[in-house]
Amino acid sequence: MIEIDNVVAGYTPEVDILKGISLKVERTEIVTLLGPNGCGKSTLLKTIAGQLLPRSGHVKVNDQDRTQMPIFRKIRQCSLGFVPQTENIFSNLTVRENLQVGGHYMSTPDCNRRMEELHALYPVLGRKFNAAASSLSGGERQILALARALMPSPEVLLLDEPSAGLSPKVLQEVFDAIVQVRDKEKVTILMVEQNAMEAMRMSDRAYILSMGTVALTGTTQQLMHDPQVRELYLGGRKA
Ligand SMILES: Nc1ncnc2c1ncn2[C@@H]1O[C@H](COP(=O)(O)OP(=O)(O)OP(=O)(O)O)[C@@H](O)[C@H]1O
Repeated sequence: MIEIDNVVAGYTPEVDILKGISLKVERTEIVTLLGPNGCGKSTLLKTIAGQLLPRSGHVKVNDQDRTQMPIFRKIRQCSLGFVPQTENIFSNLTVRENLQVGGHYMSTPDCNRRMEELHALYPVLGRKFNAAASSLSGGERQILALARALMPSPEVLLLDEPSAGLSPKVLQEVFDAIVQVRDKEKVTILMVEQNAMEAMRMSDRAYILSMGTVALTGTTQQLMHDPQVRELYLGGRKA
């Protein structure tokens, strides 16, 4: 579970990028953050992950106040996984080595067991276990990035644009992989997406941000059928 209360954050002392954002993601929900370029979606994920510490407000993960906990402690202590938008795999390592990096706090037997579980969840990883990550397709790379974050079995996962640069068919495969991990491993997921309609279809709820604040929120069914949302954020597309 993630709970954000009135969070203000920014990169320089003069400018607030997040201007008092509150949101909640219940256990095992998939919630998507949408909104125009530069409205603060990635900044919000970084603030929850602890890469950027808030100036004020509260960040709770699994009912514990973790507002001032930096990312390296949060990943280890709070059962939280974070897949950033870029540089989310090590291209010069193999698939196996990438997964081992994700499991570097684990004992070798636990790490090996977890890699086998993830092969069962995502067979492509088993098939390409000893291949260089640089040889993977765009969709396979995103699945590897997801699996790397899943190595320590986090309860909460933050995903920044998992479909970036993917074709519609591959995008659907990556979204299916995300739904699968929620269904099979009961992970709570907060995700930033640009492919708004496709992301809404696989999410339970969404928050639409505008200039560092929450402009709209609701179930994806409500939002997809709202004429104003369709016009402003979904390019006029039908649900
Ligand atoms: N490291 C940084 N240092 C300074 N400003 C930054 C930094 N990262 C982002 N910003 C600024 O913060 C604002 C919000 O950026 P952010 O990446 O959170 O937006 P976004 O909604 O995720 O956009 P996009 O959809 O384009 O990825 C932008 O004005 C951006 O220029």
